[in-house]
Parts: sequence; C-alpha cells; structure tokens
Amino acid sequence: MKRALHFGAGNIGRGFIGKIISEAGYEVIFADVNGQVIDQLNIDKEYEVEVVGENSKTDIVKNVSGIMSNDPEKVKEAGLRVSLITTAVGPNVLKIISGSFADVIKARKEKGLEEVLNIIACENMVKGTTFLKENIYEKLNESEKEYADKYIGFPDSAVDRIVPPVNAEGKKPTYVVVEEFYEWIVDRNLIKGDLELEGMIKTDNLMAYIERKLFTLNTGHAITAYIGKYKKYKTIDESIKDADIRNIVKGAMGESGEVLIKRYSFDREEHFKYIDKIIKRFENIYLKDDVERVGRQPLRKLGKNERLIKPLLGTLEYNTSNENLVTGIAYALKFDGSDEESVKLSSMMKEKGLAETLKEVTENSIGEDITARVESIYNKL
Ligand SMILES: NC(=O)c1ccc[n+]([C@@H]2O[C@H](COP(=O)([O-])OP(=O)(O)OC[C@H]3O[C@@H](n4cnc5c(N)ncnc54)[C@H](O)[C@@H]3O)[C@@H](O)[C@H]2O)c1
Ligand SMILES: O=P(O)(O)OC[C@@H](O)[C@@H](O)[C@H](O)[C@H](O)CO
Repeated sequence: MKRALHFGAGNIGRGFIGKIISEAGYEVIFADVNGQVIDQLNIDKEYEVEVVGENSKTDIVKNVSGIMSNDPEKVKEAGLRVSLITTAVGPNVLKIISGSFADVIKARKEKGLEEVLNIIACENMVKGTTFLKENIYEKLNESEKEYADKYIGFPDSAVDRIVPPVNAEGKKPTYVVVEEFYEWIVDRNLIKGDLELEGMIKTDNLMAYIERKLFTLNTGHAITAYIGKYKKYKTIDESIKDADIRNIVKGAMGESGEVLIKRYSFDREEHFKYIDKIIKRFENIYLKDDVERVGRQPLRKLGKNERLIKPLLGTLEYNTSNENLVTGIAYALKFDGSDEESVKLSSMMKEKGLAETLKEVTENSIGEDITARVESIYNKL
C-alpha cells in the first residue's frame, strides 16, 4: 500500500486532505503536536467525517495513524517510507516545520532512495509549497539540494473546503464536520513522477485558481466574519443573512472579481456564478462556522499578498471600484477576536493608531488616500 505523511491533523487535515489521500488508497500517517488527536488516531486507526448540507452523510476514513510532529526520529522514519507529504498546519507554521522536511530529505539521500517524493503545502496562501521549499533549501547543503532537485517535487496547490472546528457531545476528538463541496487543485508542472489522486485536479494555470479562490471565497469570508463579529453574530450563516452585511460582502467579492476577470480573462458570467455559489456555501446552517475562526489571525489576513489588500491593490492597478473592500478593511481593524494576532492587532491600534498599524501590517503597500478612507469608516464604527 502507498503511504503518505500529513502534517496538521486539524480541520482540513482530517476533513479534507487526509480523507482524499486515504480514499485514494494510501495509508496516511498524521503528524501533529496535538497528542490527544494523535493518540486517538493510533487507538482507532480510523475516524468519522460528517458531511453536512442538503445531502448529509457520514464517512469513515481508514488506514490512518499518528506521530508527534516534534519527535524527529518518528518524523524521519515516516519520511523514509512515504511517496507524498502534505501540510495543513497554517501559513505561520510552515517555517517552523521546514526543518523536519530538511531532515527527511537528508535521510532519504543518505539511504540512497531514488523514489520520487512530492511535498504539497495545502494552506490558504499564495504559493505555500514554494515558500516551504525556500525554507527547506536554506537548511540543505549543495549536494542535498541537487538530490532534492532530482527526486523531490514541490507543487503549489489551492485547497477549498469549509471545515469548522467541532466539539460534538459524545464524539471523539478526531470527529470532524465538513461541507459537501471540495476542490484541491495542484500545479501539474511541479509534480515529480506520476502522482494520480482521485479528488485532486492538476492544472497548468495554478495562480489563476489560487487567486480566484483566495480573493473570492476568503475575501468574502473574512469580511462576513469581521462585520458579523462587530454586529455580535456568532456564525457565518447568521452574518451573511444580514442584508447590509450581504451587500457589502457581495460588493467586495465583485470588486475583487473585476480585478480577477481583468487579470486572468475569466468569463464574467461564470465568475459571478462562482461568487453566488460561494455565498450559498456561507449560508450552510449545518456548519455552524464561528466568525472567530474565520476572522482569526487578522495580521496575516491584512498582509499585502492576502485576501483584503491584494484585491484592493488590484482595484488601484485597474482603476476599478473598491468601496466595499475598503469597508471590509475598516471592520477588520475593529476585530476583537481572542486569538493571539487579534490581541496583538488591538494593542497595535491602541498604541500606534490606525494609520501606523495599517502601514505596518500591509508593509506600507497602501497609500494615504486609502488609509484616510479606511479611517473615516473606522471612526464611525
Ligand atoms: N478549515 C478550513 O475551512 C480551511 C479550508 C481551506 C484551507 N484551510 C487552511 O488549512 C490550514 C489549516 O487550517 P485548519 O482550519 O485545518 O486549522 P487547524 O487549526 O484546525 O489545524 C491546524 C493543525 O496544525 C497543527 N499544528 C500546529 N503546529 C504544528 C506543528 N509544528 N507540526 C504539526 N502540526 C502542527 C495543529 O495542532 C492543528 O491540529 C490553514 O492554512 C488554513 O488556512 C482551512
Ligand atoms: O483558514 P484561514 O484562517 O486562512 O481562513 C478562514 C476561512 O476563511 C477558511 O478556513 C475557509 O473556511 C477556507 O479557505 C474554505 O476553503
């Protein structure tokens, strides 16, 4: 049986990527720092995935096990036995785990392995695998880099499935609830060997797909969360039902859409159908997706290559409208989530003020005009 190693046995790891890989006939070894989940995977060797929506169903994912990600020997041992390594740990964690990947590559070279290994980061970021590869290569010497160039593929990917955290009474810590929709798109040109997985779409045009997903779904999702939290809604489906929020969210997705249509020559009618389908996904009452989860890590989400600022910069490039995106950014700055980055953002806003905070988190990528417009909306909240 083919084997795969997946870093991040969280929502997406178990609810999407690990499930797809297991159902493609692989044994899946999960690596995580969450001992409770790892222990449960090793006890049961399977876990339950509830697919919720109009046609709900329960799937059992089999042939799984777990190792602690911070046990270098276990990670190296697993890395020698697999042909595929994937991640879903969060963009901020990729740098932290890059050393484990470097150790696996060194061990495979020492052992003289000539089988190919594909490494795919399945994160909400543009070119996550390329970023991971850069961090890995910093830890390799010249001959190890030559080995990696020959035998290791680093294809970038775009992942899409809404998978909220769940604490269901009487369910195991490995139980996960997912929506029906899923889309995993991988850059065909960077795959080594013949990686064929049912449920994985290979493309020559990955950037278009990554930007379409991140700057449509995640742009709208974030703004739904930020305004929803401000208006004291708990879940995404409650927020998107609020007509004022819906108008701003659809407006922002449309503004970002105009940029994507110009940049990638998307068919306009098709793209706006894609937007409508995503809004319907936000309305899924069975997901009970918390606005806190969707708004988490606002410093990351206000980054210049991220879901709010990158589309806004596109509107400046193409001279198209952006008032809803600007509104969304103002609400993002108001987000009082409980995660570390939200707490940091709140203290930055208190200590430095809006203009300085925006300048820092967006790496000085938006000018004074936009900042003034954000500030004027922010001050009325
Ligand atoms: N949840 C979704 O709807 C969704 C959908 C598409 C993409 N994503 C992306 O997938 C990634 C993971 O998101 P998630 O929602 O599954 O988050 P999550 O918090 O549920 O899962 C992340 C997992 O990584 C683990 N982790 C942290 N540090 C680690 C380390 N050093 N080694 C191994 N594991 C470690 C955590 O313990 C956790 O289990 C993010 O990039 C996210 O943007 C999420
Ligand atoms: O995971 P994040 O923090 O980048 O963004 C939160 C959500 O928007 C995200 O997890 C979506 O549910 C997901 O991108 C859907 O494919």
